[in-house]
Amino acid sequence: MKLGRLNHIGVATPDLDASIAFYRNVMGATDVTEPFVLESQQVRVCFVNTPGENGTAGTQIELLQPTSSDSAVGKWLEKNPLGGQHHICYEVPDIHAAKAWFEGLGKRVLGEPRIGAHGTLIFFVHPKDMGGQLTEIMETPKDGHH
Ligand SMILES: CC[C@@H](C(=O)O)C(=O)SCCNC(=O)CCNC(=O)[C@H](O)C(C)(C)COP(=O)(O)OP(=O)(O)OC[C@H]1O[C@@H](n2cnc3c(N)ncnc32)[C@H](O)[C@@H]1OP(=O)(O)O
Ligand SMILES: [Co+2]
Repeated sequence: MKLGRLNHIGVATPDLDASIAFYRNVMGATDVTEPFVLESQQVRVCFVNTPGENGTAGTQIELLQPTSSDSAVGKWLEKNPLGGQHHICYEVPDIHAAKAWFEGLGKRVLGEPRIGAHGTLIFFVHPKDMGGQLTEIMETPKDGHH
């Protein structure tokens, strides 16, 4: 497998609206998407688009608020009440080949690939098998749109 584009950094928050205000007022973000709920992951999510070089799309901060305390992000916030960096997401051209790659290395792929917030298939690899870093793998959008 070859290292792909860093698509987003997942940042968990107990209060999505407060985090949006933070990125706008403290970090000077000007390009923040409308929040939406992704039921399959029990999160309310939006993206802070960071500037890229010469017109290319920069990477994104993916802001995540749990819709239930009994969820991956809800559980994580119990241990990290202020929120913060939760996962990192890289793009791959072929999600199934990538899944086989990690499984071949004996790393725990969490569940079957499912549609993520960008409308393409994603999966996660267990943080304990990844140097402590919860790692999301996402199939690159076909239209190249990030
Ligand atoms: C917006 C949609 C989508 C996208 O398109 O981008 C998303 O990003 S959704 C993001 C939220 N969904 C997920 O994170 C799904 C994958 N995560 C999981 O399946 C679970 O969170 C987990 C990784 C399996 C952990 O769940 P669980 O084992 O039930 O929780 P524990 O608290 O017992 O954790 C065990 C162990 O792992 C450590 N841990 C948990 N989460 C993280 C994390 N984000 N980063 C690093 N380490 C993490 C936790 O601290 C425990 O370690 P010890 O305390 O040392 O035992
Ligand atoms: Co993500």
